[in-house]
Amino acid sequence: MARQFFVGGNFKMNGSVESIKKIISYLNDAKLDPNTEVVIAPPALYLLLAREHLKPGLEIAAQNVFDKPNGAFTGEISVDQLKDSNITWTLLGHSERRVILQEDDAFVAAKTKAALDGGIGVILCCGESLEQRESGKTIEVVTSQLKAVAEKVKDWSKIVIAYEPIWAIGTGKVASTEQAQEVHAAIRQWLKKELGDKTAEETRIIYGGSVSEKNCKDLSKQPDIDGFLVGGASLKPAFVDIINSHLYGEEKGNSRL
Ligand SMILES: O=C(CO)COP(=O)(O)O
Repeated sequence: MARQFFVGGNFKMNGSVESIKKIISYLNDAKLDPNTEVVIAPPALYLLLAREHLKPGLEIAAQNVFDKPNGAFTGEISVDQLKDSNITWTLLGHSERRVILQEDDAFVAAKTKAALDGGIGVILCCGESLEQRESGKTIEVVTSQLKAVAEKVKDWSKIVIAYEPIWAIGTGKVASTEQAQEVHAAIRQWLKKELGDKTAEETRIIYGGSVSEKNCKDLSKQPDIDGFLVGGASLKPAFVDIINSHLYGEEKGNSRL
């Protein structure tokens, strides 16, 4: 069975009440591929606003969640609070948090487990730095990031893996289709070995890093690329073209128009 295409929009620390309402009304009115799962991740402050305005069927992700239940954790947001606000997904392990806020693999894994235990889906980000790529360590780095989660979580049915090479994020340097496909295929091989055939076949592996309306179509045709995690372009009308990119993915046998 074909995996459902998945496109996430990571707004990062961008937007205002006005601009987020505008993006949402653009999405609400756009003709979107009905077979693509669409999830937007506005900053925490705007999650409720987004849920109030975004039409049903389009989902919302937090950009982060804490691994502890409600309590004395200033500045954090709990899994229960996301559920209470009808937020069904969270990003975790984004490189900006791993690098700037020094979140390590164990913390990302603990948060992933907490989110899944509470019924929140996880867009689990992984990816290598330029230095790691140039020293041939890409697959090793990415699989060790995933392994930390696999040690705590056996059921990956509510995880979407986002492969985001750090050197391609916000740089305009998109990974080539071959580079992206190679890592996605290696992740799928790893899933097969560690978690079995079913998890390998069913887990969506999406690509992030300078995805645009120009490069998304070729990337979407790759057999192991099941969607995108979009940063900058998710704030622009181009996001709709990216959501619809898979309509052109005939080579995978998934053309639906
Ligand atoms: O980090 C990203 C999505 O999480 C990618 O960001 P850009 O699309 O702006 O490169």
